[in-house]
Amino acid sequence: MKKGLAGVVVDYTAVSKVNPDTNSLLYRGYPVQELAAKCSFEQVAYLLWNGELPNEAQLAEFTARERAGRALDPALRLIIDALPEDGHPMDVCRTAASILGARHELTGDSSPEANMKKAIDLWAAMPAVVAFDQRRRHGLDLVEPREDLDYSANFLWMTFGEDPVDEVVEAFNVSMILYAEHSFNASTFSARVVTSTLSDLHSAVTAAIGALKGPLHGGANEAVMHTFDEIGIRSEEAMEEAAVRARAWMEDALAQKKKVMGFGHRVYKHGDSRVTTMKAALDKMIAHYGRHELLGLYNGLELAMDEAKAIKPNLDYPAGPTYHLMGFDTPTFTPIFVASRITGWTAHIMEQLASNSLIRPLSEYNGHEQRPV
Ligand SMILES: CC(=O)SCCNC(=O)CCNC(=O)[C@H](O)C(C)(C)COP(=O)(O)OP(=O)(O)OC[C@H]1O[C@@H](n2cnc3c(N)ncnc32)[C@H](O)[C@@H]1OP(=O)(O)O
Ligand SMILES: O=C([O-])CC(=O)C(=O)O
Repeated sequence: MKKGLAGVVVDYTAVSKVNPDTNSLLYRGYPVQELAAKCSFEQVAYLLWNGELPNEAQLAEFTARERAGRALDPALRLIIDALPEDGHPMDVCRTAASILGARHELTGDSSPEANMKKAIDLWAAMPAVVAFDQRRRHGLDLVEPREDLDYSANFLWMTFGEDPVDEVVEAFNVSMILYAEHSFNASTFSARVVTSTLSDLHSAVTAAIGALKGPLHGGANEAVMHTFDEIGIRSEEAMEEAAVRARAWMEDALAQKKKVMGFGHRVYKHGDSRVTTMKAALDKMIAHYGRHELLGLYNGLELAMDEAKAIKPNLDYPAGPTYHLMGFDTPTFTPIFVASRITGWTAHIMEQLASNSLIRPLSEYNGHEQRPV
């Protein structure tokens, strides 16, 4: 038996390759670091779905389709408005994916063409959901999308209602690319399990959102910020002092055998391939906003964890404080991950359908022996 399916290979995939030995991650053969440095999130989404990067004409057509699908569906808006403001934004995302599926013009059609359209439409629609939900929790109105902005810039625009600064857009774009895809992680695998029953794309994505919400998976980026808050963010504090307090917090947490979110990984045991790139984006945001005390907290926790257990940070660790600096509220962090990972999930859904076999493992029974009623 392999508890948690650790180390078990269950199928082929051509979407991405995670190699913990070389600490590399390839999307359709391209190193993710190179994609993050040279591409827009739109180019990467196209790559994940089509297997190749787009040429100029393909990219123009693709971005036009995405931009045409950005507005918040009025019927969905009414439903979001009816959800409690103190509920979790991941519940809003999950509900939105389900409603958008039920209302999609091609609902009931799971042909490759219909699924590609559904994937693009869902990806295009999600920033409006996430941005509107953050705004309504702060008593603010919906901001309409702008067709002159790319996906990342428009996401920031719809959240904050201000012209986004190029440096911030760049860091956000990097995070979207890094979060887009990671082989058979728990949420992607959930999507594939649902798809393997020949259920529909939106049902599979809804299940994936449920899996991503947990703190052992995508919910960790939110949990990282809770750790920072628990240690205490003091904006005027010197970096070194913040680091000392963070180290003490970590030593105490580990002495109590706590799991600290944002560290460790099921596949990478010597560090997550994406962290260096995301940390560079965080460093830029720390310099941009002049918040070096956050770097102190970041370094203090990382060093103390490394010394005590040699466990390295995962992508959620630098992503959490990056989103905090940009002005997202903490429960919005995992919904941002959703908007990005829709690309990877749906690429896997289409791949699963193209070569399907029902996913149904076995279990070892350890309950009562047979007994009479
Ligand atoms: C985008 C993503 O989804 S990345 C993952 C995000 N998740 C997190 O950050 C949650 C925190 N991390 C964890 O819980 C784990 O590292 C997981 C679930 C991600 C992977 O865990 P697994 O491969 O199952 O390893 P497992 O949980 O068995 O840990 C192995 C050992 O390392 C320890 N360990 C692993 N991660 C951590 C952590 N974050 N904090 C403290 N100890 C840890 C475990 O306590 C265990 O120690 P033990 O052998 O003394 O009992
Ligand atoms: O691969 C995993 O198990 C989790 C992860 O890092 C991701 O989904 O990005």
